[in-house]
Amino acid sequence: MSEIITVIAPVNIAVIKYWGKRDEDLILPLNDSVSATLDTSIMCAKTSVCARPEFKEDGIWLNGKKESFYSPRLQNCLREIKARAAAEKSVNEDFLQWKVHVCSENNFPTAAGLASSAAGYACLVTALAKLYKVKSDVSSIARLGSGSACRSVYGGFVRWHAGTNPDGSDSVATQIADQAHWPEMQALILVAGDTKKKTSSTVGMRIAVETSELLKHRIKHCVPQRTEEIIQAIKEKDFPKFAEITMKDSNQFHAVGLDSYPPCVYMTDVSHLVSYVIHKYNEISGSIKVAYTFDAGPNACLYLLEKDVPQVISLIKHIFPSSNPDKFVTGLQSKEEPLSPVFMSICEPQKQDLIKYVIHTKVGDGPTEITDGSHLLNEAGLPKAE
Ligand SMILES: Nc1ncnc2c1ncn2[C@@H]1O[C@H](COP(=O)(O)OP(=O)(O)OP(=O)(O)O)[C@@H](O)[C@H]1O
Ligand SMILES: C[C@@](O)(CCOP(=O)(O)OP(=O)(O)O)CC(=O)O
Repeated sequence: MSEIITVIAPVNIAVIKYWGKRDEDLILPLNDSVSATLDTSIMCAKTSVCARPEFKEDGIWLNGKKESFYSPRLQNCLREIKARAAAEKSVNEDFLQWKVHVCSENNFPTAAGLASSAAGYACLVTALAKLYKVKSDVSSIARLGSGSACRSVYGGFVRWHAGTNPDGSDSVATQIADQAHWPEMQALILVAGDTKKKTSSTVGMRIAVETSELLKHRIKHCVPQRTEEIIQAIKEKDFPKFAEITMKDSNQFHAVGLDSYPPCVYMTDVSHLVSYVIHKYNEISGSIKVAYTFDAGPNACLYLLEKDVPQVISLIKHIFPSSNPDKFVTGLQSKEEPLSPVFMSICEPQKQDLIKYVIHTKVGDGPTEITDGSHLLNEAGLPKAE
């Protein structure tokens, strides 16, 4: 009988976006990307795994529902972890034959553009690596689940190297700086919609690769320089530079969406209003204090320094009134401060609930094993909730 392993893993939000694959099966990207990993105490995936000789088949329960294990992405992750364990001779042959049970939960909406697949696959692969006692870097295995998941294998600021090898062996994530390097860096996720998106990232990028001229230009002439510059800005803790590159890269990624044929539109009027407000706020402040970035959905992720959070929360609350003001900001304890008239004049208050809620979080660590026994599987290896 094997023990139950439980791991929690973070989401990450890219500041240099991954958009476009050179190999769809191996999930190999056309460009490097850079992200910050966000604190697991606020948003995380939690996954328990175990392997037993009596299990008839591999099984996965996701957010309380049994799902099929026969998705190519899940199969690839499990197969590669086992292959690594066999190569490292970390467990015996019998153990590798046993079937596995996986139970996972996200403490935030799944498939809503909040990077659930990144946290989910990083969590699964880290838990399996611990189960099979794999010691080497598993970012290239998490990548097989969802590209952006490879960056959630590390904390702090992370780079995913596109790599050039056809087998993907050099398409791995590395840490640029750990979570303690820039402790003032925080994030506000403005949730404008948390329902499933119209075009998945996988399909959106396929259309972009097939049709967008701008994507070719971006990959060749923009991303390489931006990647070096933002890494430098992170190392030097140069917030204005970090923020400017972050916003430009998000804008270019969404421009690629529009340049795709048919176009992929992820930002909404609310997203564009957020971007307008942040530019005005920075202009009035006399320096860049906040960066926005948008993934394949309408939600904004604002990166900003801790000292500026109270004013920015007041600004968001002023422009985007909520019908449930007490529960509007979740996550870290946040203060507010009175908003001066000059900031109030940026934009009139909008109709209620255009922003549904805000998640206040910060840069955090990578995946961690949970040792307090709070597994999602019971002694029999079945979901506790069942
Ligand atoms: N905890 C988890 N464990 C395993 N797989 C997960 C987990 N959470 C999400 N997934 C997988 O990821 C899929 C959702 O990925 P999708 O890319 O559609 O959404 P997202 O990650 O929230 O959005 P985005 O990638 O645009 O930020 C789920 O359908 C599921 O297959
Ligand atoms: C816009 C993005 O969030 C795209 C993420 O795409 P996914 O990693 O979800 O795509 P697949 O590899 O097809 O699973 C940008 C980013 O995170 O870099």
